[in-house]
Amino acid sequence: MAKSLSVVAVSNHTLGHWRAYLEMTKPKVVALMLLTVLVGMCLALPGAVPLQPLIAGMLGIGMMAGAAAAMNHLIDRRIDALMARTYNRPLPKGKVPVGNAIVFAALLSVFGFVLLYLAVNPLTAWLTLASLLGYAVVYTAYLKRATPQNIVIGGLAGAMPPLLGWTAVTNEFHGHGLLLVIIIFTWTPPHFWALAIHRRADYAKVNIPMLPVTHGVEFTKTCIFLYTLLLGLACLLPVLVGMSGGLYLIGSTALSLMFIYKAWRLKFHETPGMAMDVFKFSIYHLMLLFMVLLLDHYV
Ligand code: HEM
Ligand SMILES: CC(C)=CCC/C(C)=C/CC/C(C)=C/COP(=O)(O)OP(=O)(O)O
Repeated sequence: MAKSLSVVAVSNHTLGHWRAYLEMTKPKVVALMLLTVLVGMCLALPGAVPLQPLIAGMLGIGMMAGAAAAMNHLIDRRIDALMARTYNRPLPKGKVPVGNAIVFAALLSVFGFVLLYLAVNPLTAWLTLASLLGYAVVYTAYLKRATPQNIVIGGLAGAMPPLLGWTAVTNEFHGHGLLLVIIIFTWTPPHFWALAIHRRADYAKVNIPMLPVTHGVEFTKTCIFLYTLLLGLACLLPVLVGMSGGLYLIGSTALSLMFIYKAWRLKFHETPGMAMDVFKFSIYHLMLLFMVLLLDHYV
């Protein structure tokens, strides 16, 4: 009896560790990124996506994005320990030793890179490495602490996945792949600043110059609203260049109008909890937008 109880305790312990490592890879963020990778792959070709770049590409890009997220946890562990939203993360809580986290992030990035280089193509491997460095080094280690435009510039790294999917199956750049990057790039500021309004006290406490801290909540709400307008225009680009059709036009216009409406309400008729409502909606917006792109491509 005592032996079986200790086996249960050991397996719970191991499971807990697995969960902590998984948490460092920001699995939900990476999952949405992988959806955009898949859409990039599907839209790049008229027919079916070949299996090898599909599987190796998703795995390799997923591993490198997860590694970038783990590096973000490592670099930010001291400020994360002080913020209400993040104090419970594996590193500040001591669930994962710093040395293990370094090895974990290094292994994930090396395996991901080698997989992409050998089983997909060098172009995708190098572009994914540039995105990893853009997020982990340029954004996290520098921009985040340097300027309120941190997430606008740093957002480019997070916006890259559809282009990575595109190059994984074609081995070349294409303007249409870039349009998908532009969409995520203009989506990022309303996505993040809505959360930053809600969590501004956290950022002020650790001296991170997020827009609501440096320029105030009203200015941030105006920027969110303007970016939703810009995003609405960006979402029309696939139709204007003939990449997507009527189904996409209807779906994306409905999503854009809802986002603009919510940002308008946040600016001019705010009720309690509305900033978080805009943040949560942004995630559904991007997910549905990319699903509609896919549906439109095949229908
Ligand atoms: C520089 C760009 C970005 C910044 C600064 C940013 C920031 C954030 C933050 C602070 C959170 C809250 C996480 C939490 O609750 O602990 C979050 C959540 C999320 N973000 Fe972003 N984000 C960015 C780009 C992206 C991109 C490109 C995607 C997907 C394509 C994405 C997808 C998500 C998802 C799915 C969540 C919810 C995660 C969860 O519930 O665990 N984000 N983001
Ligand atoms: C290879 C590749 C595609 C790389 C992209 C990597 C990646 C996971 C980007 C996610 C963007 C993101 C969640 C930023 C939040 O960081 P934050 O530090 O502002 O937020 P936090 O306080 O929640 O950590």
